[in-house]
Amino acid sequence: TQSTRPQRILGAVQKNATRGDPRSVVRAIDQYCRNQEWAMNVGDEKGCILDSVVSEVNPATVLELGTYCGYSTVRIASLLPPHAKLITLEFNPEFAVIARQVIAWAGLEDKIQLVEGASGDLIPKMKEQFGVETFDLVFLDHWKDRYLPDTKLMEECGLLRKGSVLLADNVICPGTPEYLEFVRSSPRYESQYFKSHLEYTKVEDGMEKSVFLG
Ligand SMILES: Cc1ncnc2c1ncn2[C@@H]1O[C@H](/C=C/CNC(=O)c2cc(-c3ccc(F)cc3)cc(O)c2O)[C@@H](O)[C@H]1O
Ligand SMILES: [Mg+2]
Repeated sequence: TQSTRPQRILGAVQKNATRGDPRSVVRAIDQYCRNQEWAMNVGDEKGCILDSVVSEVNPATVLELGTYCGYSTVRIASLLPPHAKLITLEFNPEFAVIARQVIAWAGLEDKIQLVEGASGDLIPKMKEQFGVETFDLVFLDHWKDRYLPDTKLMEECGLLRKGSVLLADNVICPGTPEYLEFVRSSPRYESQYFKSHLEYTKVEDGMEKSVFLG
């Protein structure tokens, strides 16, 4: 039977990356997706912007919306301080199965909690079910039309504090026009655009970093 793209990405990790070495997992996925078949990971170029924001924020609590195969999950978690926690939400069970194995190969199970379900359903349960107060950093990389509703939902649920940082992938390609308009015009956010390229291509894309002002 035919394998799926996520299964082939996992195969590339198991073949080319060293168990317990998160950066080798990141490198193996980037090499596979650049040389064999494209996939919607944030990738190596935008990944460097992600790394710099994670290092600057040095978050104790991170929320990722949209796990896919776990590339950015592993990339972020590899930079977190010892007791920091990353919660990642994924509603496709097939992708979740692959991501759990990628996370395990990287040896980051203790830092990462992958929760299966839709962000709109899970965000309201964050405090009671996962013991989260607020998130220091949120990485948005799921369905592009969910960025804005989920941001409003996080505000309503008191999951953002003064200084919480939202980092959004794909604000140009595929694009998130409503979200971009909101965070750039709202007095409650201080936004900054990081120009880059769509993963593994020369197409323009970028990430928007928005600090919640409370
Ligand atoms: C509400 C909800 N709750 C939970 N999980 C959710 C969820 N909504 C989606 N998910 C999950 O997250 C991932 C989906 C990511 C969507 N990302 C993109 O569509 C994407 C597309 C491109 C792209 C660019 C140019 C092209 F020509 C083609 C594709 C690049 C990207 O970087 C993308 O991120 C996927 O794993 C999905 O199951
Ligand atoms: Mg993306």
